[in-house]
Amino acid sequence: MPKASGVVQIAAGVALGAGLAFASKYISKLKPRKPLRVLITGAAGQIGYALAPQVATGNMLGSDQPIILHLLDVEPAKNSLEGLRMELVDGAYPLLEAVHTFTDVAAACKGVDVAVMVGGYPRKAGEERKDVMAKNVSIYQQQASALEANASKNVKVVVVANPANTNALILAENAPSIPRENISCLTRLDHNRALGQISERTGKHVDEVKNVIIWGNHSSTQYPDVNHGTVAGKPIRQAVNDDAWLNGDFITTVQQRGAAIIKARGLSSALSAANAVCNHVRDWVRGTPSGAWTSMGVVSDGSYGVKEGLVYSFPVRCCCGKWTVVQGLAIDAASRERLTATEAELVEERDLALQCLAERK
Ligand SMILES: NC(=O)C1=CN([C@@H]2O[C@H](COP(=O)(O)OP(=O)(O)OC[C@H]3O[C@@H](n4cnc5c(N)ncnc54)[C@H](O)[C@@H]3O)[C@@H](O)[C@H]2O)C=CC1
Ligand SMILES: O=C([O-])CC(=O)C(=O)O
Repeated sequence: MPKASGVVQIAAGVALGAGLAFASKYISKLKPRKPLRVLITGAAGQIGYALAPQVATGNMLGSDQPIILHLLDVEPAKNSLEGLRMELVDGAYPLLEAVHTFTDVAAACKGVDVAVMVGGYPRKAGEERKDVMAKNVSIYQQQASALEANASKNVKVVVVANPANTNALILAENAPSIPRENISCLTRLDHNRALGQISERTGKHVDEVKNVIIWGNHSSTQYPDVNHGTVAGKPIRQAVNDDAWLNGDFITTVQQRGAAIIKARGLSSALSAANAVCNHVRDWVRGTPSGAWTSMGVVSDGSYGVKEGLVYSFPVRCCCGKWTVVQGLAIDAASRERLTATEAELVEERDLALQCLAERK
């Protein structure tokens, strides 16, 4: 090696070393992130058991975000909740600053930044999600006021328990001081199911499937729409090349996947639901990837002609902690019919929920 170039290399090495030392000194002086409080209701249940460790590992809020978990369940589930707490402590998760368990909802909601509302009763084989309506909507009516009174004023809420859209609507109506845009329900599981089906059918990695949409209710009337999606950059319809399947079995498979899992496991989906909750909150808080959208159940502002105030799943983009409905997508006649059918079911559910609540008074 010529002498001059050796000197240059040594000088560059010294400069790099000094730079790294400065950077690491600077980084260590940066203020560590303040922990965020995440509430999981129904935490002693099966989704809770799958979700809590995912939150603790950073799958929901990122690998740089410390977490304090608030786990709520009913009094009879107290021991099971304590077992989960012990396991979380034993997990020695670097991001987990503390785990608190509660059977009192007001205490559980104190200061929470993210509220994942899983508490409720799952349907059994042969039931529709609205069959658990009477039991579950009254929980959401009661828990709304506890959240409103105790959570952080910017709390982001995602309702998972079924009927998820209608529980979220009841929560929104009974917590008027929580901004409407901060209340959502989970349809990301349906969105992910649609991605999975297209990936299996085309043999392309699921990462290459983009921009499917779940419209409407998290129920068997939901509309999984592929008309604006792509696989490895190609329109889904072109990549799949089988409209009969896309307009038929694909849609019913996604609509009925929850029931198929209950039939196969004897229990409803928990692992995939927990993963979808993390995806939903992560995209909401940290933003959807550039060029992509996701599906979220949100309070309708009338976009695409959907009745205002219903909690309806739309294609949304998220940035800086806020979602916006993707506007201007062309809706053909067949899709319009499906958008309207699922909207009609949500109106029917809303009326049934209000009737159940009135009868309980
Ligand atoms: N939106 C979605 O994509 C999905 C929704 N679900 C729904 O999520 C809910 C939970 O499902 P799993 O965890 O499988 O049920 P699970 O029965 O295993 O757990 C539910 C938990 O909620 C608790 N609970 C009941 N009332 C409560 C209350 N007032 N406050 C706090 N906790 C309460 C129960 O004690 C139980 O521990 C069900 O309604 C299910 O249908 C399930 C999968 C996907
Ligand atoms: O189907 C159910 O009852 C559970 C659920 O919501 C799902 O897996 O999508």
